[in-house]
Order: sequence, then C-alpha cells, then structure tokens
Amino acid sequence: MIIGANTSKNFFDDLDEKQIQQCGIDLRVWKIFKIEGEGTLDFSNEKRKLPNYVEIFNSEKDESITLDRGIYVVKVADYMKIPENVAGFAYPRSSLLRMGATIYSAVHDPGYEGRPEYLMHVFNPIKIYRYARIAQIVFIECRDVKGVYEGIYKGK
Ligand SMILES: O=c1ccn([C@H]2C[C@H](O)[C@@H](COP(=O)(O)OP(=O)(O)OP(=O)(O)O)O2)c(=O)[nH]1
Repeated sequence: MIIGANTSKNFFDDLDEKQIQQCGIDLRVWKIFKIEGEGTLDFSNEKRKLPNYVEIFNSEKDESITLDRGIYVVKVADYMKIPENVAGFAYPRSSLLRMGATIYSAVHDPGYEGRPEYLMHVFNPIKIYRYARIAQIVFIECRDVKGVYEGIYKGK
C-alpha cells in the first residue's frame, strides 16, 4: 500500500507545504548537470565508472535556465531518509510531461538516505526556475526486505 503524504512527509526535514501532495511528495531541483564522456557498467560494480557531470545550474546561485533538447542529470534538493521497510518510486510531475520533458528514476531502496539524482530527458525546450518542483515520489511499505541500502550513493 502507498504510504500517504501525512506520513511520508516525515521522511524529509523541512518541506514546503506546496510539496506535500495527496499521497506523494514533490521533489525540487537543486543542481542540473550535462553528462560528459561515457560510463562503464559491469556485473560486480568493480568496473563501474560514472561519466563526468558538468554543473550547468545550481538553485543556490542561479535564477533559471533554459534547457535545450537533450539529456541531463538532475540532483534533487530535498534530503530524504527512507525507513527500513519502505521503498520509494519517483515520477515526473504531469506539468513537466505536458511541457515535453520527463525524468527517469530507479528504485529508492529501504534505508537509503540522501538527495537522489534522476535522468532528465528534454524533448522540447523548457525553462527551469530555481527549486522547481519536477518530480513526485511515493513510498510503499515492503515486507520481507533483505537488508537496507549501504551503497555508494547513500548520504550524498
Ligand atoms: O533514480 C534514482 C533512484 C534511486 N536513487 C537513489 C536511491 C537508491 O536507494 C540509491 C541506489 O539506487 P540503485 O540501487 O538503483 O543503485 P545501483 O545502480 O544499483 O547501485 P548500488 O550498487 O549502489 O545499489 O540511489 C537515485 O539517486 N536515483
């Protein structure tokens, strides 16, 4: 069952009331990066190497940015702490989709804490203002969880 926003808002520190939706939490843009170079992915993660991220926008310093068609990595501004029996699933806001852009997200594991990064695909130029709400995350209770997330993205 989805954990309602009146509970999941407690997985974050200082949310703005506007971010608290009916059953999810809207997530804000913090930084936007262009991807430079290629990544490397294998089975064991031994050879895993992320490409370079070139920061092109920072909500702490910049007012807005117009993104041309292409792909970007977006770092979320909101720090979350996911309980050990909960997983998170993030989706683009429908307004973002209506503007011809989307985000792609993976699973947010039980026990994860940090500011997630999403792949943003812009099909139609879009102007993003500082701390724009681009995604909504919903949390689902998990049974029979096999441990908690302790990987390299924890706490970042
Ligand atoms: O789109 C997403 C989805 C999740 N996360 C965060 C929460 C999640 O718990 C953590 C790790 O995600 P995942 O398990 O998919 O990472 P991985 O590529 O499998 O690396 P690892 O080997 O560290 O698990 O990253 C993101 O930053 N972006």
